[in-house]
Amino acid sequence: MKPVKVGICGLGTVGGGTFNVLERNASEIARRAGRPIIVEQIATRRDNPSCDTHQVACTQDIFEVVNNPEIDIVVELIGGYDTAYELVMQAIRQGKHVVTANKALIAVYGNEIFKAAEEAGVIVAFEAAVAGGIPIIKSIREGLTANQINWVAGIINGTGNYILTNMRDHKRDFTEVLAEAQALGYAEADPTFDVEGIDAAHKLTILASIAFGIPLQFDKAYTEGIARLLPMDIEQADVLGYVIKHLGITKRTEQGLELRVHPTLIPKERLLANVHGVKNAVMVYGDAVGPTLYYGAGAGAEPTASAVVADIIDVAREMATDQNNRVPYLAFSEVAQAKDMPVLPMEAIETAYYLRLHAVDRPGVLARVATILSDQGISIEALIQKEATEGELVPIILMTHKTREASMNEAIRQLEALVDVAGDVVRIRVENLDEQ
Ligand SMILES: NC(=O)C1=CN([C@@H]2O[C@H](COP(=O)(O)OP(=O)(O)OC[C@H]3O[C@@H](n4cnc5c(N)ncnc54)[C@H](O)[C@@H]3O)[C@@H](O)[C@H]2O)C=CC1
Ligand SMILES: N[C@@H](CC=O)C(=O)O
Ligand code: NA
Repeated sequence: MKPVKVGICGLGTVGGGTFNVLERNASEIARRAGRPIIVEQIATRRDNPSCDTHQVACTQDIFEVVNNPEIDIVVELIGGYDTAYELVMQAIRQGKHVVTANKALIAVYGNEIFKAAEEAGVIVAFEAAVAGGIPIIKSIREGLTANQINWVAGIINGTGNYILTNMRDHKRDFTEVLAEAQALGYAEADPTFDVEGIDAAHKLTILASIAFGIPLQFDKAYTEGIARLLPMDIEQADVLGYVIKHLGITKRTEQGLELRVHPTLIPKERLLANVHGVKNAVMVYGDAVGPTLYYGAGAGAEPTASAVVADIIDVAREMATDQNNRVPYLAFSEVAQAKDMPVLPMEAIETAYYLRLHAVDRPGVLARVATILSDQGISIEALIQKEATEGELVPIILMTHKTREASMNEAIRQLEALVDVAGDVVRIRVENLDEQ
């Protein structure tokens, strides 16, 4: 059968991994795809020393790949929004199929991109965009289609999990571990996307869309990163029987959908609490199947390439099929999407909380703190008062029962206004993930 010809745009971490996997496993891939898949052209600004590309036509101009009439599939691995958007839209207009690992692009411009792709009759595949090598898009979009999905919760940023694991287990410094994650090729070009939760919010936006059949709505995701966590929080969580993980959570409630990314205390015995390093894990709860868990490498050259190449093979298998019989890009066709399912504001969610505050060590402080919480209907589950460390200030750690975020906001406002309390009150949400 005629080979399928691929053009790779961007030969960095993922582009290099993709090229190497396509080359190394060429014969196995051809057996799976039913025909050979060959790299026809590569657009790169610089050589990738891990790739031997001397038998492939190379250019510096990504748009040469898009305009190359020989190429069937454009593989977008340059990252970012603007040029990547132009590249993908131009490829679609040229009638080429697209494979991308770019979650920022899909989360922000996906509705538009899929509409254009549908009109042009081409496939846009993006498995590598969420949780790297874990086939989570395919699992939800195809494996769980019988279910009403109740919630999805996951560790979906490898860099963040790598940092938290090293801070907890090896007491290493945040900045040093981030630099290591960058050197290993895990981090985004702008690593604030990793540490501020933006990358996880891009991925969660995509997961929510395919799980619940809603349009992509990145602007509605609540996003909080790990940069403000202190080693003390990690230690105190441990004393209380928890691990802090950076989670993306999207949940169906009677009022609407929760869509939130933030550091989270999880009981130590839960599966997600035991996912370490660059590994990701996504738990999906379907009404028929119950809880299911997907685990694997969330970043890195070949793990991510595994997903990119799987998409290329899928496109090679499907490109000759009638487009009306293809699986919808976001699991539900555009007309079947629930456009009126609201994404809830953060004030409306309910969780338990870990609070850390620093107070002056004098009589009555704890009583004043307890009164503020109880006035907001918040009950305390555990309290630790540490020894004074900074002059007269005493760190106080509190665990609360479940309460509405709006009540907690008001309690924190009043706590911070107390003369006894210095600086900001730190809050970390607590999830039991009790598999219901
Ligand atoms: N690194 C990882 O583990 C993962 C990355 N991704 C996504 O994959 C994409 C690529 O990421 P990485 O490979 O890590 O980035 P990278 O920075 O290692 O590679 C990107 C390459 O594209 C090249 N490039 C950028 N603009 C270009 C242009 N206009 N013309 C020609 N070349 C251009 C850069 O020079 C660089 O070599 C991003 O969207 C990222 O979010 C997704 C999953 C995992
Ligand atoms: N920077 C991302 C790369 C994969 O998506 C991460 O660390 O998870
Ligand atoms: Na994936």
